Amino acid sequence: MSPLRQPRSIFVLVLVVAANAFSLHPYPNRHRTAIKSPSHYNQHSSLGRLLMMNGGSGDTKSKSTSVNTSKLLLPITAAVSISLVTLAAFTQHLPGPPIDATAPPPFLSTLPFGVIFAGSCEPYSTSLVLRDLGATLFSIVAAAGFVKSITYPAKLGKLDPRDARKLIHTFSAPLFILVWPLFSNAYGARVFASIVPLLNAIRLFVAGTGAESRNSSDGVDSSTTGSEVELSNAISRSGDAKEALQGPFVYVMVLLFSTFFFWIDNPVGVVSIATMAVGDGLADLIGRRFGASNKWQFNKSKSIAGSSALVVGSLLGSYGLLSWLVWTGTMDPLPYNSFDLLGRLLIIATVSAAVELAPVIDDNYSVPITAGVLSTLLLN
Ligand SMILES: Nc1ccn([C@@H]2O[C@H](COP(=O)(O)OP(=O)(O)OP(=O)(O)O)[C@@H](O)[C@H]2O)c(=O)n1
Ligand SMILES: C/C(=C\CO)CCC[C@H](C)CCC[C@H](C)CCCC(C)C
Repeated sequence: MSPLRQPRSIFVLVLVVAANAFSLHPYPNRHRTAIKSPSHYNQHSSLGRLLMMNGGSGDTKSKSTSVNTSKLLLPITAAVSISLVTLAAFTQHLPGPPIDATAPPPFLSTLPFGVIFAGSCEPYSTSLVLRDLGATLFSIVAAAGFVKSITYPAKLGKLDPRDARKLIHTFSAPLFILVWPLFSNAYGARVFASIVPLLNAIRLFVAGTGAESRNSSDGVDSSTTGSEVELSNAISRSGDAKEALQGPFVYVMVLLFSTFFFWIDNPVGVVSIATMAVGDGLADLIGRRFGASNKWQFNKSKSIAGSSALVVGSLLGSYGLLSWLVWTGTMDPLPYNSFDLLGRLLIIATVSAAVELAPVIDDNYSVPITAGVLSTLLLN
């Protein structure tokens, strides 16, 4: 692998993002308001879904045209991303496995501050490309299936929407890391894996901007009743679909960033993801159930039960996921014994829990950033 070729890997990802952004651009931001509460789901169980109300006033014909096109948005962007990355790997524009396993990842050489690092790689063989393509397709389907397994009971009124949101929050990122061993040891595998959060970011964009139609109750087009509508209902607290563009969007962007830049080369990504997903998710799920009587004095909306769940969830999530990656041979063992590692992870989890209590900072940013900075200091 010539060092000259390495920046092309970044170039390919930029192309993919640009292609996605281009195809998203034409859609208007049609706001919707959903009446949201568990009882609301029940009230409308005869319809079998939530009512969604369109704030826009466009005519039915233009809505139908937009809706029909928007149905294609996700498949088209998926096809473009997957094809481009696969083509890049086949044509050796993505790096294959390292020749010297101890060499720093060549991706570092593509960063402005990492010019001095340059790894050498074997070609990205056909079997490795097919393996990474298969792992990507499997992860995309598994992600859709997992999200559906939670949004569907929420839609039927069998699951509290707040719990639905937090269950997706707690489990989707760890499940994603659990499938990382399916990917090859090619350096370019991270680009394939990054497609999974990228497509979910687009899905949230579609859900949050209303690019996919509401259900048929508004008389638009019953064939367009969308999983994105179901998704935005399940993950928004207030019922405003635009909430998909807030916490959930940040969540998948953290996943995208960590996958692309840290992947299996650096535990920082795994620890940040586990703290954001398992820790912060359990803080809500446990805190709302067991925290009513033990609120913090200085922040009455958070509890000792919730913060304890964040510490325990982050600690066990980080340790469990790192152990899984090491055990499967996906990640190199860390240079610490279990006791030492648990001690370091405990510090990261405790400080992250303290930062989560800050009332002014959005925990979707503050928790993974804190965990990322601390694990850079303590685990490298
Ligand atoms: N340390 C914590 C964190 C959360 N909670 C519980 O979880 C609820 C939601 O907390 P939080 O995640 O901060 O709420 P939001 O920021 O609104 O939700 P999100 O993170 O999903 O945006 C709180 O009201 C509280 O009942 C808690 O008890 N202790
Ligand atoms: C509701 C969320 C956060 C709120 O704080 C998280 C939204 C998550 C996305 C809708 C789905 C993310 C899927 C993952 C990128 C991939 C999971 C793959 C796995 C194999 C199931």
